[in-house]
Amino acid sequence: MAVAYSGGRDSTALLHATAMQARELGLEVLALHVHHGLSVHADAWLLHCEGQCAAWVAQGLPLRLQWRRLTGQPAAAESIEAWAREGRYAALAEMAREAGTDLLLLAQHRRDQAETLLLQALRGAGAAGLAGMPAQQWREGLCWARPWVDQPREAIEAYIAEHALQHIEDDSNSDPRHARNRLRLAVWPSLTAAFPQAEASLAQSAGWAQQALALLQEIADEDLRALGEGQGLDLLGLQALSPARASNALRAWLQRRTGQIAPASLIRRLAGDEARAGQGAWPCAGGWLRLYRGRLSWSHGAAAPPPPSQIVKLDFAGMHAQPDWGGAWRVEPVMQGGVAAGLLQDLTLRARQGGEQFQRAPRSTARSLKKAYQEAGVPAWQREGPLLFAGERLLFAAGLGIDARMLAAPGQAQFGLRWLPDPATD
Ligand SMILES: Nc1ncnc2c1ncn2[C@@H]1O[C@H](COP(=O)(O)OP(=O)(O)OP(=O)(O)O)[C@@H](O)[C@H]1O
Repeated sequence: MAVAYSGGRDSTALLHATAMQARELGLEVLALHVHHGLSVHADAWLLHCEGQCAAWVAQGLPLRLQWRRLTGQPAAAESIEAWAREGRYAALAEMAREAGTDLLLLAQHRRDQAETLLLQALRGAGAAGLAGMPAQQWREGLCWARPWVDQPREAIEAYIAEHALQHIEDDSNSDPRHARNRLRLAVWPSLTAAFPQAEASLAQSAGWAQQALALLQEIADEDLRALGEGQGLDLLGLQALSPARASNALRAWLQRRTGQIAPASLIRRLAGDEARAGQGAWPCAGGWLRLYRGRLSWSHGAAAPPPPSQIVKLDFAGMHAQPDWGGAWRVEPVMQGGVAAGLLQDLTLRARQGGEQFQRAPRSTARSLKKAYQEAGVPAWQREGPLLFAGERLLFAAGLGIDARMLAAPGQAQFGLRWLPDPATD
């Protein structure tokens, strides 16, 4: 088993207590320290941990210290604390795995739990945030356990005093830029003066929220199974659920697919009316969420989806830029082979979805757009251009031109229409 050992008061007490127990049981404890490379004191902290562990070993405690230094630095938009936390958890997991242990103890206690709940509530968190830190949690084959999460902080202080243990004081714990420190320094003393039971009560609330969260996950599992999660999520089926249940299922689905918590605004859009059209695309968690034929899927990566459908008006001559498609329309009066001006007033522009029909010549028959492209020998990259619809009828397909069924009669006032994928060179 391993203990995450910062050298601070709490993990010093936990490491000592664990090693004392391990000695009784004939086990060895691995102390894991992460050097974040952030504080000017970080080298001194590592030295302290090494010295402390060596002293305990000399006293006959069965332990061994391993440490790792984080490399790299936070991305421009990332907070230092979030970067350090993620790096720390990754380094701890890696060291534990390398040592062949699947149990890692963390030293958070009941006050930490109460603070976490308050901080989450102040950020407007839902059940997942209000549940605080679980007493134990399996992640990727490793059990992260917080054996003291129900213990008051005073019990740890008493343990430190009883065994006269030395520990470091992290100077960043008094930096008021961190929300947790502001809470500890400015709010906690008056809160507990007015409500002496605050720590216990808040920790108890976190416990209830954990139970509520477990229930929400069970309901999401059930709903997602029914909505055919594997083949893309059936959005209409989802919208038929009660609003709370739909949003719960959607949040769970997005988190499982993307590994991230989805923003509330996205949940509202997807669970609400905006997504009823049956198609659309939204950037999400470094990839794209696509709604196609009523099913929602998420794919990783930056491949841009086609722009959403829109209304365009092409009933006068000239170049009409279409920047979201990277091209332009050229509209010009012609004697034949054009479209009646009236039809160009109110067009819907959208990407291919599959299933469209297209007729290439007046005396041929309409067939699938895919076949029409094949027959005309249009290369694949030219098939990705926009389609224009007059109502439900396909009027124009990039790479092919005007659908023969939409051509104006000779002699009628009409406009020729061309799609220029790269107008600058045309
Ligand atoms: N640099 C580190 N190396 C190894 N483990 C760490 C490190 N920092 C934190 N931990 C682990 O994560 C737990 C929570 O970290 P946090 O910084 O919130 O704790 P803390 O209240 O300052 O605890 P401590 O008094 O042990 O530093 C610690 O109790 C410890 O088990």
